[in-house]
Amino acid sequence: MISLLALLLLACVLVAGRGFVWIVNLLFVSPLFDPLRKLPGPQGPLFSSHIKWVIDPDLSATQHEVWKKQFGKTFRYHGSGRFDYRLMTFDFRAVSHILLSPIYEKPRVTRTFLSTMLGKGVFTAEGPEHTFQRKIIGPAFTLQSIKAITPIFLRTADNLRDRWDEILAEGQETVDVCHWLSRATFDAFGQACLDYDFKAIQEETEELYLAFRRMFDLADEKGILRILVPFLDTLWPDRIARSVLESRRVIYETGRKLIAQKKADLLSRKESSKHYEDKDLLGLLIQSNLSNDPTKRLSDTALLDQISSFFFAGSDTTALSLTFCLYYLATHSDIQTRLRLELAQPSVPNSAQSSNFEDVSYDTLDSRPFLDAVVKETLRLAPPVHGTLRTATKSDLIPISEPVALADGTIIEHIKIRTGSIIHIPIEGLNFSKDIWSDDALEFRPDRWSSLPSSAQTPNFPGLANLMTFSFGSSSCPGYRFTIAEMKAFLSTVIPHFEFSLPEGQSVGKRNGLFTRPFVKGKPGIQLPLVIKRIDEYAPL
Ligand code: HEM
Repeated sequence: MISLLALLLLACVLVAGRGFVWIVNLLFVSPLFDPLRKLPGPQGPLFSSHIKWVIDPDLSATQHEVWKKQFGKTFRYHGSGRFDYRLMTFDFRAVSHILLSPIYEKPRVTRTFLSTMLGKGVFTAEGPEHTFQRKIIGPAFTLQSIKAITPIFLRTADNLRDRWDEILAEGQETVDVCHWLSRATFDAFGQACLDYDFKAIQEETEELYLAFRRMFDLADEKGILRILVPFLDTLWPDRIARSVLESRRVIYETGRKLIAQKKADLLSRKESSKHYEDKDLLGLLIQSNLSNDPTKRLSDTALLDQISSFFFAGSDTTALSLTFCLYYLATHSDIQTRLRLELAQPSVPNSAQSSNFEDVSYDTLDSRPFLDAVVKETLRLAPPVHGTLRTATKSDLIPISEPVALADGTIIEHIKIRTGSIIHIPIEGLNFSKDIWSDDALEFRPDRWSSLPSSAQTPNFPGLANLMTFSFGSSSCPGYRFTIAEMKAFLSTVIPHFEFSLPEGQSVGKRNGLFTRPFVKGKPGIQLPLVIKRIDEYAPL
């Protein structure tokens, strides 16, 4: 009996001892050998974290500029504490190296968190699996495919315009555009990618829509402890974890029916035409699901996980961009009027060869330079993804364009990084950088797009569509053309029809969860109420 007790005691001492050694190593020993330690950066006590300063949109813009002045374009900050050095860089040479090199992956904690919600899709895959998935979905995002779905965006925008007309006719003057645009982009996404109409603009009752909505709203509420320690959700599921599981059950059940229907449809169309090729997202995923080659085959579950990942990535992001766009137009009435005037002009499609309706509607939207400038300026000034993280899977030397002086005075021309270190790519910070965009970088000025400084043009600027908003490299956003076309379709439908302004005394801020969303200062929740007035002389495209 005594010996059993002694053994138990010994086990406890050993476990506690191991834990103690682990903590001492984490807090004191390991940081001593971290090459980032010597890099310039903000200081603080052992448990001081700078995370708030780098992710809160109300603070980050100013803080980034202060640190850049103090430490240069590449520096380190404290993640969870002084023991957790993170690299932040505004140097495109370093950013390009990190985003283009296979050494750097999304951190495991990010991938695990996303996979509890979305399953195993393109967001959580890395290496050859990721390359395989990107290859399957690629054809859904070519210019030709986006042209083919542009009429869907225009039709959905018409539905939203009609619905807002009804609301105004009932006497309502202020509309939460954030909520309505989220409903509308869900509808557009459902039809463009799944050939499925959620009818969310009409009413929010559809089962699959509600399941996605609930899941994404809850993801924003998830506490940091459960993100860092994901097995807590299995051991002791809280309200959020239970609700995510329930939503995923509905998505799988309803999604399976949708897939079965689309599969039958695809097979019968294939039988009638040897050359039949389905280029919409669900069609491409199903073709892979039906492949005879096991190395190219996606299982039913993997297919549903991909769909969840795309909904997550593509629906609310575009809604938020449109929301912020209406906000900027509401607060810059001169720009709103100019855009309306451009949209009232008869359009001259770019492409002389446009032969079908899809091409014409896309080319019409694309032939409006001020519309293009307004969309891009919004995407620059309000990127829904505030920043992204990468982790080094091997030690590496990151090239930089300007030498950096270490704390001991040594000048370095490469940043040494060890396995497991976290790198923060400040998407918003790069979009706001005065050295790239000039001194008025924080102003909404669409005219800058007609004469961009050379620092914002390729080859100096590597981001997709001349923005960091969609990132670049192997994990960059495949949906950037989709978003730009959808934003143009909505703006060209609602701007000629309605005038937008900010309600008296309302002040709007940005809040960061998974995405950057608007809120009204002093009021709870995510929202952007705007006063909408009908313009009776409607100028069609
Ligand atoms: C304003 C709209 C959007 C923004 C700002 C945006 C931004 C981004 C960014 C920054 C990434 C890279 C994330 C990282 O490297 O950590 C990304 C990835 C992704 N985006 Fe978008 N996105 C938008 C719209 C869309 C749309 C419309 C779709 C699909 C229809 C889409 C699908 C994806 C997917 C699947 C990925 C993952 C790519 C990968 O890991 O290989 N996004 N997006």
